[in-house]
Amino acid sequence: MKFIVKIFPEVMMKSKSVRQRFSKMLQSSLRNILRREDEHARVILEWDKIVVRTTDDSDKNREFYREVLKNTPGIAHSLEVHESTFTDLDDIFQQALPVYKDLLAGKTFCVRAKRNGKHDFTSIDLERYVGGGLNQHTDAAGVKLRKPQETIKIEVEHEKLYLVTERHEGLGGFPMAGQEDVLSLMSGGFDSAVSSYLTIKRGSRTHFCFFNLGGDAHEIGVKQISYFLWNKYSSSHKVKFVSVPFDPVVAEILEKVDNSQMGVVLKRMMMRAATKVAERLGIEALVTGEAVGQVSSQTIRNLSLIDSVTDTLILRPLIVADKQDIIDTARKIGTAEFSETIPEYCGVISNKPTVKAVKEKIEAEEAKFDMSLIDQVVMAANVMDIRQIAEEAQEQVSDVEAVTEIAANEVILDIRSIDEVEDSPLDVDGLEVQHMPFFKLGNQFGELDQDKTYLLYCDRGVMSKLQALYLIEKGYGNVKVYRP
Ligand SMILES: Nc1ncnc2c1ncn2[C@@H]1O[C@H](COP(=O)(O)OP(=O)(O)OP(=O)(O)O)[C@@H](O)[C@H]1O
Repeated sequence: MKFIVKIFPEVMMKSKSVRQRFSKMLQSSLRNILRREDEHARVILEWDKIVVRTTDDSDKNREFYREVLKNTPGIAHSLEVHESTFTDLDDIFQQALPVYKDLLAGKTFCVRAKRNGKHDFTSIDLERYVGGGLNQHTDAAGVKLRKPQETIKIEVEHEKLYLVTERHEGLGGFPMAGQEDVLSLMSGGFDSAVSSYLTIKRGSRTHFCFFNLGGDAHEIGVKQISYFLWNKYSSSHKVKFVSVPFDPVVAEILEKVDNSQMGVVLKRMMMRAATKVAERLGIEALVTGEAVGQVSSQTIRNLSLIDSVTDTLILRPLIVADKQDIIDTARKIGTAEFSETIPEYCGVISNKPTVKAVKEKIEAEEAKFDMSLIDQVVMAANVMDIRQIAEEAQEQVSDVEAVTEIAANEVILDIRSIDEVEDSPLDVDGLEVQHMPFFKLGNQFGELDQDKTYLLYCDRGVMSKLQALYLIEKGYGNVKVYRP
């Protein structure tokens, strides 16, 4: 199995040394991720592309490679190729026919060939011969050189023949660690998840900082979404997840600060604490999901007052984005379902929040605030390697590993999304498997028969553990995890 990975054009436009450095970063990111699952993965850097190969041709492995190549930053697109040897032009046509027959039915097409090495035909001969043959022997609607519906790509390299079978669009952006590290402030909402995705895509190793306002259930929710983002888009590099116990700060604000000023003051306190966390980790920029005008604390005046408490750069990737566009992106990248399950945990929602905070007034309110609390909560912060999220969940939830261990009153509950279930249904030796996608558990788990114990199932066992923790936290004792 072979994939040709085209590096994002913005990387290719850089000077030779930067281009080489970024290309090597992409090569090593891909190697890191692919080798974790497939020891046969080979990732070879050529000047304008990366060639990825493996000897494990199973469907499962092919799907894994496709997912990695679609979700790793720095890739423009990747081509999946069918690799073989050939004897002459007719042999190439005979091999191409079964590969493209179904694809061409009813469509206009053209053949584009690239050739390298000594052959007794040119690439134009190849295009004509194979194009003519496919036109005659398939149900194609004809050859069309300009704007055809399908372009068949064939490469001949010495004695090797490569038939491109599929093209997968990549994320674009820069390879991971191509830019400096950032600390993303994660509330679990739509905005902070999308802004974190954008900094990941741009090549910044994105660490997560969470201010806990809503107890353990809030923390589990934010851990799930952070872990999901890291695992899907940046798992080539280790990052930190920092959880700061922010309830003492909220309590102090509620007690000392005028109601209308609380929103802006809370955000200023978050920026002060985040600055200290970033300093501790040697990170030079913060990231938030703020967008002009979205809520009262996000007017230009208020954002500017929030900015002024720190010298650390605050990146706001969504600053002029519309809410609907943000939600659409969240859906596309897979974070929307998580964000929907996380309630707004804000302990300081004002009745009449100010949209035009006045510096002097804010400072007068903050003068009543015990600033040593910021140092205290930062000191008390829990800084963990994001991979520990999976390990920690493992320790707190009991596993059921084999069908033989399943008791009579236990039911397997498949919590994968509908698409995943349709692609690979879970079939367990005659046992009943119920399905409830993870994003419905929060609201609908209580509607299930509570005399039964539910064994949550997902592909890798991480989400099922975190969801089990979440349900246990909500007071359900009848939850375990099924890991066949
Ligand atoms: N509890 C929190 N922990 C960490 N960061 C937070 C927290 N609450 C808010 N933030 C940061 O502040 C930004 C603005 O939050 P706010 O709640 O005002 O707006 P929002 O539009 O609801 O954002 P989001 O959709 O990300 O929750 C968030 O995008 C996030 O970066």
